[in-house]
Amino acid sequence: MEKPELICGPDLSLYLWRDFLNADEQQNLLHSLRHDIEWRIDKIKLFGKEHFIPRRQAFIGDHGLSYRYSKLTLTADAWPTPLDRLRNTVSRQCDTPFNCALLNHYRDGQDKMGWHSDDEPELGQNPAVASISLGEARRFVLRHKTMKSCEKVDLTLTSGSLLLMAGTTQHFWQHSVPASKRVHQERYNLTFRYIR
Ligand SMILES: O=C(O)CCC(=O)C(=O)O
Ligand SMILES: [Fe+2]
Repeated sequence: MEKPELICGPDLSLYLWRDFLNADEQQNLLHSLRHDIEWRIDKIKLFGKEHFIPRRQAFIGDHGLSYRYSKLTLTADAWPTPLDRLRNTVSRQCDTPFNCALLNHYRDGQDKMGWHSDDEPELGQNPAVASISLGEARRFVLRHKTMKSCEKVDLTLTSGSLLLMAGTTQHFWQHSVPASKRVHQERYNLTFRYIR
């Protein structure tokens, strides 16, 4: 496997493998994501008002795991075999275990994810979060939470890429997937995590 690109900044450590999955692997995973996953459109409460989240999502993991995410409690669905295999190759590449994955489906450029950190307490301090992207390329933007003078990091995550967010990244930085008028195709993203 190629060496990753390192993207560093104050309190930030990212590792990016742009061509982690070949075309066949991407096709097999897309097939599984389209056929084996029960996608949900969850509602969340923001400032007292209920909204549908602007994407579809699912949560898969080892038996019995659950995850609190934006005030929702998600119980893990079982791993479809191709995604369990992917979990293992991602674990090996990142040299860290993962027992669950949050899956996001951005149907087109209007679907998005707002600013947040993957800093739920059950992930522990300085969690490693590994992100696989499939389908249309989307921008993935990071900003420091407190150092306003610190420049944003603006990446494009292409199909088949693996991004590892490590070290203190989740503690000090937020990330987002902005909407884009130019994007008309779908994208899937899987973030592998380890819940204690
Ligand atoms: O879609 C992405 O690239 C990011 C997903 C994400 O931030 C998350 O699942 O917490
Ligand atoms: Fe995230």
